[in-house]
Amino acid sequence: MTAGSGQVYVVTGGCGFLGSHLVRMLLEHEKNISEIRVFDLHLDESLRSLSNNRVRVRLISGDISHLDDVREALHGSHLVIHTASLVDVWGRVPASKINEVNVTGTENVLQACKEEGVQYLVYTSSMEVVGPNIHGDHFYRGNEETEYRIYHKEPYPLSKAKAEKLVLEANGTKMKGGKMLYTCSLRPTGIYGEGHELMKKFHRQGLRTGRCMFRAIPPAIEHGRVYVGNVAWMHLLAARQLQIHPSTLGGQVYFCYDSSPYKSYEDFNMEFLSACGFKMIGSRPLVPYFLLYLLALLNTLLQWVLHRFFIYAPILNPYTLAVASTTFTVQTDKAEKHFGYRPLYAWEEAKKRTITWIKSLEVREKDLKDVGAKGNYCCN
Ligand SMILES: NC(=O)c1ccc[n+]([C@@H]2O[C@H](COP(=O)([O-])OP(=O)(O)OC[C@H]3O[C@@H](n4cnc5c(N)ncnc54)[C@H](O)[C@@H]3O)[C@@H](O)[C@H]2O)c1
Ligand SMILES: CC(C)[C@@H](O)CC[C@@H](C)[C@H]1CC[C@H]2[C@@H]3[C@H](O)C=C4C[C@@H](O)CC[C@]4(C)[C@H]3CC[C@]12C
Repeated sequence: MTAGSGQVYVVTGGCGFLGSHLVRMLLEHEKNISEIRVFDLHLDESLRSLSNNRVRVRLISGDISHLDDVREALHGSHLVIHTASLVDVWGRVPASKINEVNVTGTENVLQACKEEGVQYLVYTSSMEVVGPNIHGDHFYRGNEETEYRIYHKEPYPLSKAKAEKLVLEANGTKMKGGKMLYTCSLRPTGIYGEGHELMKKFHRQGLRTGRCMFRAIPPAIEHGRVYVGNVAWMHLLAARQLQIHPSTLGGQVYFCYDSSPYKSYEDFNMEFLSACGFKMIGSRPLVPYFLLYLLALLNTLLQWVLHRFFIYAPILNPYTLAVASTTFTVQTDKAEKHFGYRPLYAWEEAKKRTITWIKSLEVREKDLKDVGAKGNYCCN
């Protein structure tokens, strides 16, 4: 296939953790495309060099909350994978901003699809549109049909739930020229893998405490995790099959899953960190839950007191503690049944890739330290 004869895909948020893996996945495994438009507020120029003689990677700087930017990016495209989102459960950005990006941004993508005649939209939703709720109701190896007391108060899960509802309601919308808009929504659980910002934070924290991690959550609390490469693979397959079987996938939601083991959030992270010399202190939480909750409340108070001077957004707050302390795991094969999804990466491969990446962080940290030390020496 010569460049230019294939389809044009748009990946919103394509420079992000998931988005950048998705761009690479499309380049490697999707033969029907000639251009990938990477639409993002913060461009990663390194993606531009991924272009090859078959597929052009075109970086487009824009704000998803500005309809004109989105309309321009979608003009002439065939399909959109919409991953752009403000992922914040730490109070880094105001609720209004989260809503503007995650909900209004999604409205803009839908509006631009209808105006530009883009027929296919795959939305990156989240497990959080379901839960866990802050009442501590466990979701134990549930699936897309499992009944659950959904209760959202926090801006992020609220925004993802609203956006997903808009996407699903838009499925079947008639467009100009008699074309129809087809949409589906993918719900990853906690994504891990190369480039995961939160893992970087845990790693840095652990380095500061002599590679010791201190258990805060009971090991019996399972938290669903899925490898970023498999999430990207599922998006690619959903995009491909939505075009072939729109009546099957249109208007459907799919949890993203693979063979990653069911473990507590902390023990799962230790699958990688222990290979880098880290150890978990405590076979059960080192402090009682009420003390953790008081600490979380203190963090919220400090965030409020300091917000005029700088953004204080520690990992632990009442919401993240509630989420971490509530089992949320999925067990489903809906994506396999509907569009033949099977994980591209087995657990051992996903684990190996993630460990290799974390070890590369250590090399980088050491190099930075060495440069710092030399720098200090030169300045003396
Ligand atoms: N990370 C997870 O564990 C996880 C789990 C479930 C679902 N998700 C979903 O996956 C998607 C990607 O998440 P991620 O972890 O890669 O986050 P990320 O922050 O790494 O990527 C999000 C991207 O969106 C871009 N973006 C933000 N605001 C924008 C705006 N106004 N206009 C254009 N682009 C904008 C960012 O620059 C970034 O590149 C999100 O929709 C998120 O809700 C993530
Ligand atoms: C400090 C300890 C209590 C530590 O164990 C806290 C972990 C906590 C920060 C994470 C536990 C579960 C995570 C969330 C989950 O993986 C799913 C998510 C959905 C996704 O769309 C966005 C990220 C997140 C909300 C994720 C955030 C970190 C946790 C709350």
